[in-house]
Amino acid sequence: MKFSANLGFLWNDRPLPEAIRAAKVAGFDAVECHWPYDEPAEAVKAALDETGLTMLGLNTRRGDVGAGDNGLSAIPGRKAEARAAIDEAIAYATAIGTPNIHVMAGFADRDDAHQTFLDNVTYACAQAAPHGITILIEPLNRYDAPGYFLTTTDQALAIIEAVGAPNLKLMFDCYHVQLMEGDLSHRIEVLLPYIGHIQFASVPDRGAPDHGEINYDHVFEVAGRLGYDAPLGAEYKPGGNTDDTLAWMNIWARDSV
Ligand SMILES: O=C(O)C(=O)[C@H](O)CO
Ligand SMILES: [Mg+2]
Repeated sequence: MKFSANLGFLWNDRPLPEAIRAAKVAGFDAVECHWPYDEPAEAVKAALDETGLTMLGLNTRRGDVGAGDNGLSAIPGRKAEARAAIDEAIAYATAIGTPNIHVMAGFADRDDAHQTFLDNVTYACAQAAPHGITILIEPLNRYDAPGYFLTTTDQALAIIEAVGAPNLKLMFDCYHVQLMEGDLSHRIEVLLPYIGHIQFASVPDRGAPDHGEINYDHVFEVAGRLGYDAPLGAEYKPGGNTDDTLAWMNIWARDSV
């Protein structure tokens, strides 16, 4: 299996270029991040070029985090901000060669949130397509993000089908899907044509994937058997020194599954 280090959580105690270098030393095949915007794109690009790693994905800015925002694209009345965040993400991704952008929906429960999200995701797909960028949407679980607009893979699938853009895919985060739906093997198989990226962490503590209620031996074997060969995103909270949490990489070392 190939693995991508999510630098939103792994080595997030250091500047992004240093985290990229640490991921390379640890043996990751790729990296991904959450919100890289405080770091000049040139410095990130230089670290990626130096290590030969690709930054597989980044997120749109969340909005006013201090006021509780966790994304903007499903919030009625904030279209201009949402689209500015999408434009910013596309510009940053283009500058560093990132192929995927996760458009964050935000907290919204009004009736018009669905149409707002459809409109903004449609906009994102149209703007991203000329750059060869795929837009990802990700259901988040109700415990960590209560009130988040997008919570299930069925809801995401309906949105993907309604938008109908070839560059719109599902971010399948095993951690969130397990908490909301379970049935991971079946869900991966059924949703495979729609999946743009897979992430993982233990459940329920969102730690390294070597403990908890998900058997990743099995989940990774299912993904591999179905022909999924892109790097799987390690998006877990190390709860200390990241380098001390990487024993799992030896368990599922390259080509061992
Ligand atoms: O929370 C997650 O699982 C994510 O992947 C988002 O990118 C960060 O909120
Ligand atoms: Mg995730």
